Amino acid sequence: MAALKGSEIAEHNDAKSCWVIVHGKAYDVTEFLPEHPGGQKIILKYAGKDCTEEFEPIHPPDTLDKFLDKSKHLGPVDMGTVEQEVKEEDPEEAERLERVAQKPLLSQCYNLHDFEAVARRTMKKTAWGYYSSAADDEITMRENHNAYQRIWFRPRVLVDVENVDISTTMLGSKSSVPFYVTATALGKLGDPEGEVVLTRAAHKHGVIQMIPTLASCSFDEICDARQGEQIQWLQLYVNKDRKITQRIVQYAEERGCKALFITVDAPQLGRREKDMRSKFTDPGTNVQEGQETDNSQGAARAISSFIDPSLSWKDIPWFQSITKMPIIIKGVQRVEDVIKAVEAGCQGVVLSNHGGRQLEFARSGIEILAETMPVLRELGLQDKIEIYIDGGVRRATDVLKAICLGAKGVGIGRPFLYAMSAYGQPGVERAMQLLKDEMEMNMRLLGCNKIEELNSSLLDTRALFTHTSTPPDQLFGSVYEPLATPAQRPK
Ligand SMILES: Cc1cc2c(cc1C)[n+](S(=O)(=O)[O-])c1c(=O)[nH]c(=O)nc-1n2C[C@H](O)[C@H](O)[C@H](O)COP(=O)(O)O
Repeated sequence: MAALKGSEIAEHNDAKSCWVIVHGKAYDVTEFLPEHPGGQKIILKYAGKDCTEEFEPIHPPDTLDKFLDKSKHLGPVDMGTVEQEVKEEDPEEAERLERVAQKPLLSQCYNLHDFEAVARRTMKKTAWGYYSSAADDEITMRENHNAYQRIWFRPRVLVDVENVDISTTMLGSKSSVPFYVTATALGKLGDPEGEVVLTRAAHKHGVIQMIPTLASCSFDEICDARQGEQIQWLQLYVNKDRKITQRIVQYAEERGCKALFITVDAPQLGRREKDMRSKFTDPGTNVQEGQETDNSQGAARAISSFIDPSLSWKDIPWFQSITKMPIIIKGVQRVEDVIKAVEAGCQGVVLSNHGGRQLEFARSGIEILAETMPVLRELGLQDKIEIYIDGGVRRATDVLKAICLGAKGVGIGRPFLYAMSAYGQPGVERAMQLLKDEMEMNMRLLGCNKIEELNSSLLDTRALFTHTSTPPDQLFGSVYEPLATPAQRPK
């Protein structure tokens, strides 16, 4: 088949006939337009043109093969005949590339915060907006980290701590550390290779990886990047179409995933204004409901309209009927639901508020953990379920506090994304190594040799439940005009 010319593609540039180019091939997406979860307008913006750059970070490479009928695959394009968009000089992009060129050496990153600082200065605005944003005033996101600072240690001394072992097991799998790479979507916003960068670094450090439903890489790419006995879990957003969900779950089990984490705190994705501001997509029509929704809600809204808000506890038996993988409920935020998860026969929960990206003023994972464990012990249920937490973990002391309070393991999201975005795979490996070094040192200073020795007697949590200071309400503080002096007060 002779290659199509750019001029032929360019003639199909509206809703009546819409052809696009992706990776040097042409596709007729006219009939697909109303089904696109991200709305029609973002596709029409590229009608008749090459949309590879926009397509890449959001869609796994097998998307078109999976979701566009073969008859709409028009074949190769002679890219020499395609009029390339003349990118006018973008001063902002030039400045960003300057900052990339001047970024600190990787060896000058000493903790997870350093990666965030570099990522903030060097990432594209859209990518930073998506990774860093949280819901509303981002107070829960800051509380996630602040809550750890209301917990103090009661270390033991004169304990022989020459040999320290920070390894553990999670859901029956060995792990070199009691933390894992949690599910975070759209890895290619941070690195052109996307989630497989996290896979390779996780393998190097014996860290378990949770594969996100909304990965930029295809599921197979991430599984194929797994090496040796490396452990991967699947994070699932449940699709309104249960046949699609069943196919995803059973294929994940076939590909060797060792656990299924069902995300339940996002019946609708939160309102993340930094992400919205970066205008990830043009306003479009939300085809799922057939109504006009403002798709300039950023990446989050553009990629999540398939999620089923009707999901409920009554669906758990169905999941147990379609898979043998342990089932963990991710996004539990009160002890009553932990007990429901035990009663439903789930193997675990993640106490999490989605990194503050969902319900603003949800409590931190660590505070929910401190509420949960005493109740489970009172009911004799503490060994019936594995408790994980995530959110705001930036130091090994955070991990140790969680384990002392009864968590089996801790999920870490943004820090590994920032390390990847700033320094690629070497960045993620250094972030993991820094955490391991901190773990070992702090175990020694706590007077413990092994993870099993960590317990709540090593902590003073009296302040944890008293929210004496809410994290600063930055937006309000920066826009509200406090009447500074009596003279300025209205008479
Ligand atoms: C930072 C981040 C988090 C996301 C995330 C994407 C990003 C960029 N996405 S999201 O697009 O839907 O919001 C997911 C996701 O795909 N599925 C999920 O279960 N949690 C998602 N989470 C939440 C994540 O699994 C952890 O709960 C959260 O990141 C933990 O907080 P830290 O980032 O502070 O470690």
